[in-house]
Amino acid sequence: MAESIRVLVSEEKIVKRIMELGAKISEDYAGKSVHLICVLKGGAPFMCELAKRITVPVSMDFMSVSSYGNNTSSSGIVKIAKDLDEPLEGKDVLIVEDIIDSGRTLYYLMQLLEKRKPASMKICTLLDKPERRERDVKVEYTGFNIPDKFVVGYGLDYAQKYRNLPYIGVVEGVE
Ligand SMILES: O=P(O)(O)OC[C@H]1O[C@H](OP(=O)(O)OP(=O)(O)O)[C@H](O)[C@@H]1O
Ligand code: HPA
Ligand SMILES: [Mg+2]
Repeated sequence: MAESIRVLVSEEKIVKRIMELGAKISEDYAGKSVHLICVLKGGAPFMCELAKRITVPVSMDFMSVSSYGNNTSSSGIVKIAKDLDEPLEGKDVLIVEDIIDSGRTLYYLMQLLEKRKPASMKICTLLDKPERRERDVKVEYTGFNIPDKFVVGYGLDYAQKYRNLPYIGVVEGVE
């Protein structure tokens, strides 16, 4: 069967939800600034859109960790390909992810970044697949809970493809 994409979350719903998340984050961080950490590559489109909806002062940094490679399930090995440029000490850090699946990536990242002594550290994810969780991670802000299906779009890839789709879709016709 040929590979095809079925829409799971439309662009309209995503944009509306990101506006809500931005408003909630702005309220929760009132009087402070927030240091957004983008987990590359998947977190980039979501973080760009989210940052525009936050009204408190924002700074940004980028980190690249990889556990999936070109596979549809995690290898369990989390590799840092690019570390942050800035120290985290004393900052109110918000880690921005496209998806939490097994939880391994964020579990590992939280352990690593906590050692850098941020004033606070929370997680914001566009998507969560709670059924798949292997590691317990506390998520403060979630866009959508989704079923256990391999999804693409809005930063998420299948073998590096489809990150540019403006919606979330399920890949059909792949094993
Ligand atoms: O909860 P987990 O099971 O760890 O899965 C979630 C992580 O996997 C994906 O990244 P990936 O390692 O594929 O890198 P990418 O963002 O560059 O695609 C996704 O962007 C998350 O970072
Ligand atoms: O469903 C997914 N799609 C793309 N990348 C992913 N990384 C973890 N889960 C997924
Ligand atoms: Mg990926």
